Amino acid sequence: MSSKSHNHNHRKKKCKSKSRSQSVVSDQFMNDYRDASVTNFDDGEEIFAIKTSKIMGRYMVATRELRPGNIILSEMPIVVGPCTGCKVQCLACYQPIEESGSYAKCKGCDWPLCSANCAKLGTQFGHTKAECTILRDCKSYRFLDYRNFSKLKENFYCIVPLRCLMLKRTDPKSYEILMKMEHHNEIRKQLTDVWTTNQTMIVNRIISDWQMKEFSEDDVHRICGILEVNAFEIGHLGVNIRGLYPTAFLMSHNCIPNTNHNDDEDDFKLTVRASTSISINQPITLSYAYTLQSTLKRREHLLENKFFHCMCARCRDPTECGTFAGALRCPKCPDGYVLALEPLSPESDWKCNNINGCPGYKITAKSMELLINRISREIDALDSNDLKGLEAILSKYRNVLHPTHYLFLEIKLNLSQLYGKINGYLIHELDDEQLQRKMDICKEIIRIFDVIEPGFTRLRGVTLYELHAPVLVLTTRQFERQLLNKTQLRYRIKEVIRYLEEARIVLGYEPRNSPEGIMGVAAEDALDRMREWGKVVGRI
Ligand SMILES: C[S@@+](CC[C@H](N)C(=O)[O-])C[C@H]1O[C@@H](n2cnc3c(N)ncnc32)[C@H](O)[C@@H]1O
Repeated sequence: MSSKSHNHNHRKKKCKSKSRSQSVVSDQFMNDYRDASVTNFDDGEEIFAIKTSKIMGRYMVATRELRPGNIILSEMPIVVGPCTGCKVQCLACYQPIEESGSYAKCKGCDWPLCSANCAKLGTQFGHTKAECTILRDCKSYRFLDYRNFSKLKENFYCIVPLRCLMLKRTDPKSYEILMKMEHHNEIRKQLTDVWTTNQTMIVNRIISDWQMKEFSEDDVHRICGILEVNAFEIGHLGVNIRGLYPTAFLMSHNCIPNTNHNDDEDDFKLTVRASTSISINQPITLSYAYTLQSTLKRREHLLENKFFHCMCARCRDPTECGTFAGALRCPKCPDGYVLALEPLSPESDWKCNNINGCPGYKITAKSMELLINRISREIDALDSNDLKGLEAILSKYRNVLHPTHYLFLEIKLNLSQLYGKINGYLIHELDDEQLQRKMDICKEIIRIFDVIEPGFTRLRGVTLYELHAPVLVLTTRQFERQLLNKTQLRYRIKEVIRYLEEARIVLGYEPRNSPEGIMGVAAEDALDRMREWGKVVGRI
């Protein structure tokens, strides 16, 4: 499940003067926020209920009107730990460990630790005493080859499955919840690669190598399926781990989600908030797939990892709700875009949508795949900090991909943060054209986020923060050059304040030490300064 990865729209404010830049926030936001903050649900009444459908199994629906920002649930994990395929890491705090770096070995079980005094040693969601005893008693140290880190890391595949199995004895109630989770093993069994990898890396290691005979092969495979289908990606500051939660897993998937969630950096408590308004009986959803991808890619991910065919409104619409996130520009006419004829079919042909103005253009699914893969490889080969290289790709494919194609969105999201941040492009080093570029990119992507990740979301918060900076610097410069009168200046200050207010609130939901949380604090500071400036200007 993606945690980082989740309906109101922030309507555009109409511009009163041409010299004013178009705003991407509106009064709607503050109205929603005020509503959310007065409804803090401490009346003991239910916020959601669990329903069942033939297609989705259990899913969550709202039992009261929810506003953006409302907390839907907040809960501790059942289990946390390393992801499959992770690097060698501290078994207690999960910080990655380098072969050439310093590390320690646990005195009890010999497993790697960041240091002998890791603060998470002995804690519930770190390396517990019970786990240490089990790992020691089964002589797991025999398989820990510290001379070969690529072999050493394979041992970590078994840690979370083992922690789940241990619950049978240590916390039967949680074990019961866990065993009721969907595992899709009837499908997974047919996927020879996945099944065989799990058999060799996890099942055989736990049952044969570690001699834990009280567990059956079925139990272990079932836990593997449960983890794959239900675990959340969590962790902060270089720590990428996974966690199972007792209730949050019940949220169904939607490619346009209506919640946002984050996990606490100390205890991994997960908090789920409404990101949009949610009406009574409406499903409470998150996106299990990365939202900045095309329908084909999202559906492929959902089928391969969550074992269902997504049929949501975004997937069914060839334009992806007007975002054109998978569309090409038509090479045969100036105004057409090439869209899937049957968006739910990976075999579908793609055709220009300009019915009257185009002589006709069509390509097969295979050609489309080859083209997208070729461009993706070119993008992947670039350094993500290579601002010029990223701009060059945008320029090279500007007549091939729609401006908000997902490959471009990813680049533009990157550029929105690079302009103003990297050497040679620090915010005060940018010329007016570059500032304008940063502004335009931010506004373009925010308009797409409003559709695919609407409401109070990290992406929106981060991009609004990025947006405030060029508007502010341009305003200051234009004011110094006497290109703005007092009314225009006030308007611009108000605009910056609105970006910062929203960014502060949305990013304020994030853990304080996360990059987004730190940005939230910076937004708060900037907001204070802007308000001061606003007061001074008001007095001029
Ligand atoms: C994390 S579980 C959600 C809880 C699960 N429905 C249950 O009853 O335990 C994910 C599974 O729910 C089902 N599911 C979730 N969202 C769905 C959707 N939009 N369409 C179809 N199935 C969905 C799929 O079977 C998926 O593998």
